Amino acid sequence: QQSAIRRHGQRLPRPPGTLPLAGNGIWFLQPRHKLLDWFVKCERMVGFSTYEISVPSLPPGIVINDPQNVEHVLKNNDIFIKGEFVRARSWDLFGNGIINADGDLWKIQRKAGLRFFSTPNLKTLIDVVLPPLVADTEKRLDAAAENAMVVDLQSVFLELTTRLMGNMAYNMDMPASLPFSKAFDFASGAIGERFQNPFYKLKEFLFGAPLRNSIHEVKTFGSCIVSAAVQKRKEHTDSGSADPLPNNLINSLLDNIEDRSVVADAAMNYLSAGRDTTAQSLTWTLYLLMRHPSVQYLIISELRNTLATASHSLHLSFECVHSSVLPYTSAVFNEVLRLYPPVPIEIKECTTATTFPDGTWLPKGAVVMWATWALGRSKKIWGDDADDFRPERWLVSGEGGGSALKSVSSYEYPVFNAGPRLCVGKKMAELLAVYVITNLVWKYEFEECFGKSSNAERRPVERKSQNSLTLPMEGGLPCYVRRRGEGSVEL
Ligand code: HEM
Repeated sequence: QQSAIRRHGQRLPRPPGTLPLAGNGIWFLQPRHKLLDWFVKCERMVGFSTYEISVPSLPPGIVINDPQNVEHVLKNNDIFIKGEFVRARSWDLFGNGIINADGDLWKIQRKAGLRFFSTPNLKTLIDVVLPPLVADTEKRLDAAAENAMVVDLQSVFLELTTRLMGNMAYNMDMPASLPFSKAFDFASGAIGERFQNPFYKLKEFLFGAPLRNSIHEVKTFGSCIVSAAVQKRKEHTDSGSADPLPNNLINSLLDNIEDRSVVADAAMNYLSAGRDTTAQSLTWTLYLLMRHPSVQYLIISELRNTLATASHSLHLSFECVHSSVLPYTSAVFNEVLRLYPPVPIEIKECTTATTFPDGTWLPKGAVVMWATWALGRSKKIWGDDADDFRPERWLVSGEGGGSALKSVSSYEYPVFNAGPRLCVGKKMAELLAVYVITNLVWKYEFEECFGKSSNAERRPVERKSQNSLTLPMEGGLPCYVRRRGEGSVEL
């Protein structure tokens, strides 16, 4: 198999263990968490050097680790597009939605989204929409605490973010118990597998009915969101009453896009991009906090020092949840995302032959990949303690002697992407995370109980992610919970 990919006229290195015909395909057939570890191993062997991979399920391609190369890709989104390779695999789930789209179709959905993520809307989110939802979350935790019952924090967070998106973006009550939610989780796992398994078509031909049913469920729900929004707009017009949330996402999409099927795809894409990533990042945060009780104390002491409060209740306003006010808690969230990025692998296709800053030449149609997971664990970027959870690495001295959040290049830390396709929900995710983390850590103590068959067996099990397009925790995050100061969980 002759590859045209070159650097200064020479072939690129290949990862150790590359086989003559199967190339690196064996790694892609493994569960995804093993593939992620493989990317880390390769990065530790080659550093920032670009290497070529060959996988029967992929067009010719390279893996980049050098932030300069990541910048080149993310800044040139006319050359590096989602392309047919991505679309062919995720078309039936994401359709024409923003996650799959390029060119004008992408631009118009992005514009509609940006209007939705305005500062006044984010303020409404934190000051009006979120507090009653977090209060409901607390009721669920209180009930679990009172009855000494195990509660799965991953499902608690998924409920919170699904209802939040439903409320804020679509003006709908949207519990995570709706069938679309389970259907989406299933479809996300199966579509993720299409990027790894060259035999996925055969597998789906034989056993694809559950996937087809799940996709149908998700699509039907997307159409329902649009019909409900159209109906509500008509009611407001007919009665002359004002829409309580005129700038919600679905209105913005309906104002900008004529084709209702594209609006439905866009709505489902925004919903999946927003609710899963945030719920998963909160799950990994609580997991790491349970393993690092001293970090919980530092969050609490930041709250005490900043808000000068000792009261049991905590009322954080929009103005308080910014990194300039609570840098340590923001650092905790950044550090969690460094180690557990909800979008752990990225793939782009080149529309034309191109040369990278390091001299790598790629022919048209080749793919370029990077594992945000591996960049987050790169010792070259983060130092020898890259594997350690250490929020302090994000802090510098601020004005007046306090701490401030360090700014890091988004090409070294592309957890939210960067450039023209930077995640539109980044600010929302960050504010929401600080609000939820502070509220839960202030009020509760958690003790994980995953994999413990008895109280005597207290060895913590390292948690893995499940196969998916994003990063759900396999098996959820079951734990015991107690009101802080009222029970015997020891920190
Ligand atoms: C911790 C939370 C989040 C993380 C880590 C994250 C990460 C990302 C990443 C890496 C991408 C680029 C993916 C790609 O290449 O297609 C992306 C895109 C996107 N994200 Fe997020 N995201 C988060 C939360 C959110 C939220 C809360 C929303 C909306 C409510 C959102 C909406 C989107 C949208 C619409 C895109 C597509 C942007 C475009 O292609 O122009 N994300 N996000």
